[in-house]
Amino acid sequence: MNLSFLNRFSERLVAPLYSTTPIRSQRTDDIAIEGRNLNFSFPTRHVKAVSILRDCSIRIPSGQFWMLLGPNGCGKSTLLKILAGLLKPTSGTVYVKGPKSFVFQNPDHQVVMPTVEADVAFGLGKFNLTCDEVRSRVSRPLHAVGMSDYMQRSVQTLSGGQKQRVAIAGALAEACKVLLLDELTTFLHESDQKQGRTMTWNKEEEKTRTHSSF
Ligand SMILES: Nc1ncnc2c1ncn2[C@@H]1O[C@H](COP(=O)(O)OP(=O)(O)OP(=O)(O)O)[C@@H](O)[C@H]1O
Repeated sequence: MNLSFLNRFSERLVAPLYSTTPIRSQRTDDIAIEGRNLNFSFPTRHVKAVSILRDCSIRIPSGQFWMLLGPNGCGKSTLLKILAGLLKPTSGTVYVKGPKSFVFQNPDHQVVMPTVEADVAFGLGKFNLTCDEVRSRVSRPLHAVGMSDYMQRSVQTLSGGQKQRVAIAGALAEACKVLLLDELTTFLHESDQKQGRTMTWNKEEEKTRTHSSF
């Protein structure tokens, strides 16, 4: 994979709209993602292995929004899945700051519970939270992705873009430090992609700050 495809969005796109504090300055040693000399191949019926990633290295500091661009089949999803821990590289090392969340290209692979509210709450089962805490952890990300009015809706009745928003809300509810989004452009409308809303959780203030908008 040619990493010249890797572009960082301009700071302007991730400037906070509602943040009460300025974006903290970036320390070069505060790394969110680091992959070194990653190789990945798939075994096939005809040849022993087809190489997808060859000696691929990537380093992304915390607090930034990056996009992987490249032609179909060049290995973007494969690299994301390796970073998410869903695939094991054939060789190389990976570090991703946790907790991390991954949103699949197809939200049908991720949105599994009967209602929107239950789906966003699904990942919170691993935390020891009270009912009130769960309610609050569910409602804030749903508000951030513009889906507050759909809490009781059956997920089967949602459009592809709405399901994608619910999947993103579920990832945000888990207060992830790194959010890996595969093909955010598949279902979301162009204007929604451009105004992507990201949320950060401030443990000390017990507050969610919203940066830009979905
Ligand atoms: N399970 C698999 N077995 C064999 N080959 C696979 C498998 N999954 C992906 N590939 C191949 O690996 C290559 C990279 O796939 P990947 O999904 O990472 O590409 P991509 O850059 O995300 O493509 P797109 O932009 O079309 O989503 C492709 O040639 C694909 O056919």
